[in-house]
Amino acid sequence: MIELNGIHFIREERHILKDVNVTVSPGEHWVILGRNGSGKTTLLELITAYQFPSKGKVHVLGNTYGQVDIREVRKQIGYISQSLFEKMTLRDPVWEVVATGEYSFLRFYQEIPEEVKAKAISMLERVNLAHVQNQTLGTLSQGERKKIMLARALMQSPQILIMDEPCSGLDLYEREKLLHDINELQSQKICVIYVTHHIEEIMPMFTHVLLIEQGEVIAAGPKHEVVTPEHLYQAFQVKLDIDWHLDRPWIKVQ
Ligand SMILES: Nc1ncnc2c1ncn2[C@@H]1O[C@H](COP(=O)(O)OP(=O)(O)OP(=O)(O)O)[C@@H](O)[C@H]1O
Repeated sequence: MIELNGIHFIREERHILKDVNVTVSPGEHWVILGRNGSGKTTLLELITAYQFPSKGKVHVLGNTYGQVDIREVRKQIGYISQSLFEKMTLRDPVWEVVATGEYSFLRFYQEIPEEVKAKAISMLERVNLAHVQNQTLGTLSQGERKKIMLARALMQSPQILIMDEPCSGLDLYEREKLLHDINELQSQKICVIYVTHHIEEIMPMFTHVLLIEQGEVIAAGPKHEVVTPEHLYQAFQVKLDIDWHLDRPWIKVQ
């Protein structure tokens, strides 16, 4: 699905990513975990071709970046991030915000086909938010807004869904509800890449973890092999114990 080979990313004399190698195979769902500024978002931007490596090759869905029309590949990638949300118009009705996902538009300036509206409402039903379809985006809670972005990203039935810290700013209740919805994605044919710095957000659906610190991969592979006190100490410089409960890791700081 995704292959990063010998990736280096250098900007303004800063070596932001150093020799990153990772292969994401079909059926896997990955969490990218690391401290602030470790290079997580940069990795996502390389996968979505919003940035290009200084050295190395990026292959996504059988395409090699630099040799393909990026716009065609991007149609198969859903991307949820705070910066995308900030481009949405708060006074637009919720169903319309979701419907724009069909074409990757930010807003509609023409009539929206009935079937696209119906599809948007069915996406809202999937995240249990059909009842807010006629409210404006600005009237929703933070948790509801994040779910709207999830529904919007699913409009195009992407093969890869990338989420950059989707739970940031949510209270415990809202976070758990959103994580529940994300975990439900495991029943679909979609590869999820999830960026966070919160270890307990590694939900049961996630099979693999990539741990990064200062642009270097500390460990990458099956989650139980990567999420260990030793690796987390290398990444976060905090001594901790890990309890796996219902296939989810919970940390206790020593
Ligand atoms: N174009 C650029 N020019 C210079 N520095 C950059 C550029 N892009 C990213 N950086 C730097 O690279 C580092 C990694 O940034 P990145 O946004 O990937 O980190 P992150 O792990 O996503 O952090 P956070 O968890 O805080 O969002 C940061 O120190 C950032 O300032």
